[in-house]
Amino acid sequence: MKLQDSVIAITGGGQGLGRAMAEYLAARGARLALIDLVPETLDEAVEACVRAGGEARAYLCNVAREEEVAKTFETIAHDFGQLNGLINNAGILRDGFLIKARDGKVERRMELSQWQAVIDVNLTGVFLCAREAATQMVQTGSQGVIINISSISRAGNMGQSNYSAAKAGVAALVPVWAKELARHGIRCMGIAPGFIETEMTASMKPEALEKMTAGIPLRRMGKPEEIASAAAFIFENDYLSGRIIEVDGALRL
Ligand SMILES: NC(=O)C1=CN([C@@H]2O[C@H](COP(=O)(O)OP(=O)(O)OC[C@H]3O[C@@H](n4cnc5c(N)ncnc54)[C@H](O)[C@@H]3O)[C@@H](O)[C@H]2O)C=CC1
Ligand SMILES: CC(C)c1ccc(C(=O)O)c(O)c1O
Repeated sequence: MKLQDSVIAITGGGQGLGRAMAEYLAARGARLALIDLVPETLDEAVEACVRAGGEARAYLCNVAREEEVAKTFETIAHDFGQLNGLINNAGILRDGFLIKARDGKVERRMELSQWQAVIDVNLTGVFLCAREAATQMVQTGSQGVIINISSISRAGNMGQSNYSAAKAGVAALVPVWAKELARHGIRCMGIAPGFIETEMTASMKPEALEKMTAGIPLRRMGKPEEIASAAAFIFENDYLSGRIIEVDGALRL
């Protein structure tokens, strides 16, 4: 698929990796539909895409809400007349241990609400957006690509029952959708990032950063553009489907 003039929706497009992917793809001629909860960052991301030389529109939507997602993808298809890509990127963290106990006494447990919040956004949100995007791709006669952003945590990371389960789930959906949607000209791929530089890591103390990077074989965190270039590679290579690309500096949790 050529990026030039392709219409690509990115969830969580207002900041972080979503915005980095949006700017990278905009600079290569893609037309972006940016989906997020936060109007301010969404508008800034749209402006950044336009500065990068592309076209972009903002869509306020909670990916965990079925009706909002359906409406958003209908509007995107109406506004652009086609849909060629979805990057399922929106995600949240609500870390905590399953239980914390000392001297035989359970002091803390992961709350059901803590579990459910992450499953709702990181797993159900991915399902809802993929279903609505695939519907619009078929109905507008568009060839398309769906990319699920998983994580190195899908292998099972301590303190992340909710997040690891969701990220393993979205990785498992990649071959399912690749097989089911191939007949409609839709490919599906995943990207599993390791630790990536973000605003959050930029504000960390140097000692904490050093400790974090010491365990990474390449001895540094990834850059958002390195995730964006993996996404561009997926869009442009028409024989890629059903697989996860790991962009993690060789780290295994
Ligand atoms: N930053 C990292 O090191 C890594 C990130 N990831 C994954 O990459 C993705 C992006 O991560 P970051 O850019 O670091 O996160 P971030 O927190 O900087 O950005 C996430 C964006 O998603 C939006 N969002 C959250 N809930 C939403 C909802 N219900 N509906 C619509 N938008 C929503 C937020 O408003 C925000 O703009 C996530 O799926 C994350 O799990 C995976 C591995 C490593
Ligand atoms: C534990 C993994 C590498 C990780 C780290 C940080 C974030 C984040 O800030 O969003 C993630 O989403 C992760 O998957």
